[in-house]
Amino acid sequence: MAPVKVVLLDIEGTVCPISFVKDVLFPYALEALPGTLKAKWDSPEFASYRAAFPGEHAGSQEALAAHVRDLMSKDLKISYLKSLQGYLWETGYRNGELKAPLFADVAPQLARWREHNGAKVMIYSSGSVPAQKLLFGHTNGEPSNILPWLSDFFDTVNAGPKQDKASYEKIAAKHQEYPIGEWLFLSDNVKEVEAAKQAGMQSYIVDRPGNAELSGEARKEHRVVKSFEEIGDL
Ligand SMILES: CSCCC(=O)C(=O)COP(=O)(O)O
Ligand SMILES: [Mg+2]
Repeated sequence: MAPVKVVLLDIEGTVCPISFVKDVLFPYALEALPGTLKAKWDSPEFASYRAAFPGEHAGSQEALAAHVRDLMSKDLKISYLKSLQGYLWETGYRNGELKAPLFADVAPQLARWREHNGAKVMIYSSGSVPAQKLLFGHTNGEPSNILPWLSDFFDTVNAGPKQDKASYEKIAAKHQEYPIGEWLFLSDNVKEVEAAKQAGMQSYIVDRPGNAELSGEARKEHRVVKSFEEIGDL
């Protein structure tokens, strides 16, 4: 196995519980939605979010809100929805109502990988890059803002779908100083792990409390860790 020079991290189910996204972030976005649409509908600041929605859903505030509710009830990872969610969460993070509960091993291990092992840490999530930056800028740890520890951010807009091999190739190609075999991708999602491996990355499944049950086949096929501490030094 080649040494690991870049750790690429998924977010939901890997660095923080799925319940934070489903039970805290999503309800916050749905609550903020009608007021935000009313206040910002015609503002230049909101224009790009509205324009990104398909025309048939962007004609009125009611149509857009109904579409957002429908997509979120199905937890669809569509770029224009993820981008709007980030916009809706911004006030909550900035006023202290939202704080990302990172699993206890995450921040200490990221610090160790960076400072002791000289590795870069990067993020690849279905959540938009602005939403990722809000989350890592407002965690429940000390320091709360760990953005300075992160070297790059990828989402479905700048990299592509997380279950596509080509997305991992694209991410690695942006940092050609690190051969793809020296990347380690950590995710709760088996299909994402498989895509990363097909691209040539090393990749493990992260099995956190509250994640979907892993099949016996997935456990046989891939390394599964419950905590970043299990990975230890790179
Ligand atoms: C960083 S935004 C909050 C999480 C989110 O909306 C999401 O879709 C996370 O998906 P992931 O790819 O990190 O499992
Ligand atoms: Mg995930």
